Amino acid sequence: MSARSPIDHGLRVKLVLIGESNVGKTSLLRRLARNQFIPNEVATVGVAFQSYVVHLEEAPVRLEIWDTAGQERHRMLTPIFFRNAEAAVLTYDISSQESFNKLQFWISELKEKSHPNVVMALAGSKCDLEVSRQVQHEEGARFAREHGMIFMETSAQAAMNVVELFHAIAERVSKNHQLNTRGDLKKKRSKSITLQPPIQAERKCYHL
Ligand SMILES: Nc1nc2c(ncn2[C@@H]2O[C@H](COP(=O)(O)OP(=O)(O)OP(=O)(O)O)[C@@H](O)[C@H]2O)c(=O)[nH]1
Repeated sequence: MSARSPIDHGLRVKLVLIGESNVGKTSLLRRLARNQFIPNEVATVGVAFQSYVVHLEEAPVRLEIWDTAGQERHRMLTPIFFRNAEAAVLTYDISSQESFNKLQFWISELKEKSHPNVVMALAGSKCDLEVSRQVQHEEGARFAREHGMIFMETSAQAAMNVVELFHAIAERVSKNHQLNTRGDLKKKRSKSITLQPPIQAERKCYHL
């Protein structure tokens, strides 16, 4: 089944978690899926998978979340998992300027391999570490604006903005899906016009 094919009722969406090692990707996912936080989370090797359902008013959205390894020695394979991803959470750590500086690299990798209309969100993680902050909120917000991303500062430790972030992604994907469905319908209708007698087709009366 493709990333955007409907499940029984609702959508099934492939989402990838991306970013440097130690920024807190696994912790975000653990907080989201199990409402837990482990102070010394072990580094991801390869990828881990977890699904999570967001119950929107219109229909449920099942996020199939792939947590990729940030460590350089474990990430040779990770771009393979970007394939056909319909959503992505790029994560940096607000207490690490270096993790923020690497975002451009991760965006390029993602855009090369994911779905063309991938919904991107930017998570400025560990926002409980205000005393060690190196990246200002406005810097994160500006980067997100420039790249059309959803933006939230999050804390897996303090359970801040974690559910909200994934909820916002599900809403945006769902909205895009609705727009595409309407677009497909329009295309279908205009196709039926091309099957009309030639005189109509010659007039190129395709706009409905
Ligand atoms: N203070 C604080 N620490 C956090 C938070 N999220 C994660 N950490 C800690 O940061 C470290 C790295 O977290 P991980 O979730 O393993 O990071 P990761 O991005 O998955 O790392 P890789 O698997 O190597 O890619 C762990 O010690 C976590 O406990 C947070 O919100 N606040």
